[in-house]
Amino acid sequence: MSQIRITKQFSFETGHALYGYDGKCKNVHGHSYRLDVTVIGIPISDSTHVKFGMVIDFGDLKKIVKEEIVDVFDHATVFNKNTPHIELAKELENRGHNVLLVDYQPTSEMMVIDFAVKIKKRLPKNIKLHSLKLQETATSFAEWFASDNE
Ligand SMILES: Nc1nc2c(c(=O)[nH]1)N=C([C@H](O)[C@H](O)COP(=O)(O)OP(=O)(O)OP(=O)(O)O)CN2
Ligand SMILES: [Zn+2]
Repeated sequence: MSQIRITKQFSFETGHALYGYDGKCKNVHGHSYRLDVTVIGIPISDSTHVKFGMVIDFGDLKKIVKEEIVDVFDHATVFNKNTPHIELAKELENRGHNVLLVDYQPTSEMMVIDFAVKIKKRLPKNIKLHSLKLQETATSFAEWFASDNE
């Protein structure tokens, strides 16, 4: 049976600021992120199986990505906790804002690495994460490929 890639698309609104960056993105601002999650596997060949013909039910993939990424990042503001932005983050948190502290600079590159780790942990053994594409603006995106990271 053939190996097949399937992709599910997600979107979420997230704020961030790049501490120490030499451009306008050092300011707190936000993006309508779009995330494409591609997994690879062999479609289930057992005709009595409820998921017959599927690599993974799109609904099951959606649940994993929603719980790990979308529900966590949507309408949150992400700060690198290893920078002085921690003070701003604490102030916002104390005022009831949804703040997410990460241990990396929240660029699209670093976010997509974080997402790959989180999604891989949740996938069934027979399904491999093939790639992720994180679109930050209409013209800017970062991609993670399993084949680049083996
Ligand atoms: N390699 C990276 N460069 C930049 C990142 C990033 O995550 N990785 N992020 C930013 C800013 O957060 C923001 O995304 C601005 O990006 P940019 O594409 O420069 O946005 P513009 O609106 O200026 O893009 P145009 O479509 O060209 O107007 C900065 N760099
Ligand atoms: Zn940005």
